[in-house]
Amino acid sequence: MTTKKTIHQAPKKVAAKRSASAKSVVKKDLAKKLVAKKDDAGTPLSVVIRRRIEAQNARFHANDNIAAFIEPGELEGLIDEVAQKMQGVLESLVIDTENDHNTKNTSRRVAKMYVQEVFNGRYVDQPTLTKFPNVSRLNELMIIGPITVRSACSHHLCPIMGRIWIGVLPNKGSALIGLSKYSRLTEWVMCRPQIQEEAVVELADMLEKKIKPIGVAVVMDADHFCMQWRGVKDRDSKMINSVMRGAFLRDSNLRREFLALIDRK
Ligand SMILES: Nc1nc2c(ncn2[C@@H]2O[C@H](COP(=O)(O)OP(=O)(O)OP(=O)(O)O)[C@@H](O)[C@H]2O)c(=O)[nH]1
Repeated sequence: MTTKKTIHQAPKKVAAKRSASAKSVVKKDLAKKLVAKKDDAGTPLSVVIRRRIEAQNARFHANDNIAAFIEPGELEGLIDEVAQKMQGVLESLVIDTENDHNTKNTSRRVAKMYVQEVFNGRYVDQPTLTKFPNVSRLNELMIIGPITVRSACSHHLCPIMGRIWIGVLPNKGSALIGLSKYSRLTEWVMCRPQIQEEAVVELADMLEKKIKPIGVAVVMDADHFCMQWRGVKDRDSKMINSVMRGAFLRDSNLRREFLALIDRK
């Protein structure tokens, strides 16, 4: 009996001890957070977020997503900070934002545009991609596009406007994702300042990881406003990238079929 009791009670005791130690870890974490919050008082929110990123040795280039380091509700604070600094930029440009009715709220408009719209792919989590099993063992070429691309170059923060076509060759082990998810994923990757060459590679990497197809192809053509609106002012010049992976790289017939079927006109 005694032995039985001991046997039955031991795991409970261990579990209780574990739960107590887990609770103390949570408490310590909470205490650390509170201390961090106290220490952070008066520190710009961007610096607080940056410290969290640096503590994890993570990268925060213009084309990186940093959503994991942003706590709920902080994007509003980030907009306030950007708006304040944008106001400084307008003042340095010697624009009378007090009396010019058109630029009165420009700093906040621009801050919202950056954080909530055109660079939003840096600050929010990846869209959920519902995956379906390839029950019918589809092994035919799928083409999605043209998907509208709105991005910006990291050099001048000028718009990049273009289109993307995605080709996928699945096999029985591949996952299928809903058609809209190609557009959602593209938008999430593109809504960041970047260079076109890196953006298409990142998109191809993600599609490979999610779908595990035997081939993936991405073609993007885009206008760069940093070349049209300013700089060389070359209105008609575009950049076209083609990323071919797996079967698209090995099989020239498949590559030709994909390129022939996308209508780039
Ligand atoms: N490779 C690449 N270059 C880009 C992209 N978007 C913009 N650029 C170029 O980035 C370059 C930045 O060049 P810099 O010489 O540092 O800047 P700049 O003096 O303003 O250059 P100009 O545009 O020639 O007036 C420019 O040539 C842009 O055309 C892109 O997606 N990929």
